[in-house]
Amino acid sequence: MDTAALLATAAVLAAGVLYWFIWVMGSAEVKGKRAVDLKMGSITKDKVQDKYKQYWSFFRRPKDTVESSEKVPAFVDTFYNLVTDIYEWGWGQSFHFSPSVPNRSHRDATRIHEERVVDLIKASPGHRILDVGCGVGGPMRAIAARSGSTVVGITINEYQVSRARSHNRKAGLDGACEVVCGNFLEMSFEDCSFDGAYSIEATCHAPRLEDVYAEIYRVLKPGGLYVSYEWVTTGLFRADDPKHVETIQGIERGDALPGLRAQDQIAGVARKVGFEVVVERDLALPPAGPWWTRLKMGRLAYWRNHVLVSVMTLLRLAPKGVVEVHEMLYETAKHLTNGGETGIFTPMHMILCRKPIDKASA
Ligand SMILES: C=C(CC[C@@H](C)[C@H]1CC[C@H]2C3=CC[C@H]4[C@H](C)[C@@H](O)CC[C@]4(C)[C@H]3CC[C@]12C)C(C)C
Ligand SMILES: C[S@@+](CC[C@H](N)C(=O)[O-])C[C@H]1O[C@@H](n2cnc3c(N)ncnc32)[C@H](O)[C@@H]1O
Repeated sequence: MDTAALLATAAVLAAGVLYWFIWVMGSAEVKGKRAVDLKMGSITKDKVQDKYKQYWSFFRRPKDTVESSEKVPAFVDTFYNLVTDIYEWGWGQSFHFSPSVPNRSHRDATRIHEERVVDLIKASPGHRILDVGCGVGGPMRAIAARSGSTVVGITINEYQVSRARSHNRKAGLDGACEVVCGNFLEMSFEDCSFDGAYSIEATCHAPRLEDVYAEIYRVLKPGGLYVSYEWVTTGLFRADDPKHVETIQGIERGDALPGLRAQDQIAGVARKVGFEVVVERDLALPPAGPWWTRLKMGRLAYWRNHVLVSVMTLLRLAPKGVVEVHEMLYETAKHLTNGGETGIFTPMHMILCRKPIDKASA
């Protein structure tokens, strides 16, 4: 074979390998997103790196100041512009954890965790249900399909609204699922306009839990049920153990959290805004299977993804800054796994609340 033929063969082979690496290996484990589709939300290509730096600068501010509390929704919005595509690409359309279920896929475990909400809040055909912090709508579609209710989701991030609407249309569920862009700390919905409500791993972004719980209480009809899966530190967390503190701060920094709350504070907040607490339970406790195994099993895939985002950036197919965001998520995955293994953190402290029926009007 002469040199030209050799070079041509090598070029074809290289192109084939690149195609396989990017389009075949690079597709999401849950179909839909590919490495070539990483857009970084509504941030223009040239601003991704700046926005990432801006995101980190939030953690240099002193905690618990009114000024930083007010800035939280905008900072959370920036975070979701940076991570939404990577989440969809590497995790799927449901942005939450689930207890692992023996002999069942991650997809099944995710659906089981979401459908539990239907039973808890007794969502039924004809009901109007609120999804507080809906992401790109994975849970909303599962819950609407399972219950026959109409689900209205709210998210602070405009890009997620467009993704969620597009997924709803593709799933043929746009008649049952509605998505609005807004702040769950001051929602535009009428008082007493929902039969039920839920939030899955979303209210942890609120600087003051009472603010979002009070809003949910306001828009629920009397007698309506609300369930939340909360991110909290457990009773095993020791504030004087530097390793514990490092893990919890790592989780806060990598997940846009203004500060994790303790498990035993949640029910008090719910009661303070007027709810009756029906039941609360950490869904991560045995017999539930560990929620963090999916993160651990993904290590090889993370390496592949790192190579992919680096290649994409080199080829200018992905904006500068994506590699840093991916690196941040990789670090976060280690802190989350550590939080799960040590038991100092749970992303699924479940609290079920009821808005009391006003005795005067009953
Ligand atoms: C509820 C929240 C988000 C929870 C999870 C959906 C996400 C938390 C950490 C994320 C990830 C970490 C590692 C990424 C990996 C390096 C990359 O290659 C592919 C995507 C990841 C697996 C990514 C996926 C989503 C998470 C598991 C918070 C924000 C309140
Ligand atoms: C980790 S995601 C979970 C999404 C969804 N519940 C799921 O499980 O797929 C958190 C969601 O909360 C939303 N969120 C955070 N703060 C918000 C706020 N102040 N107002 C509205 N949505 C908010 C984010 O935009 C995001 O959609």
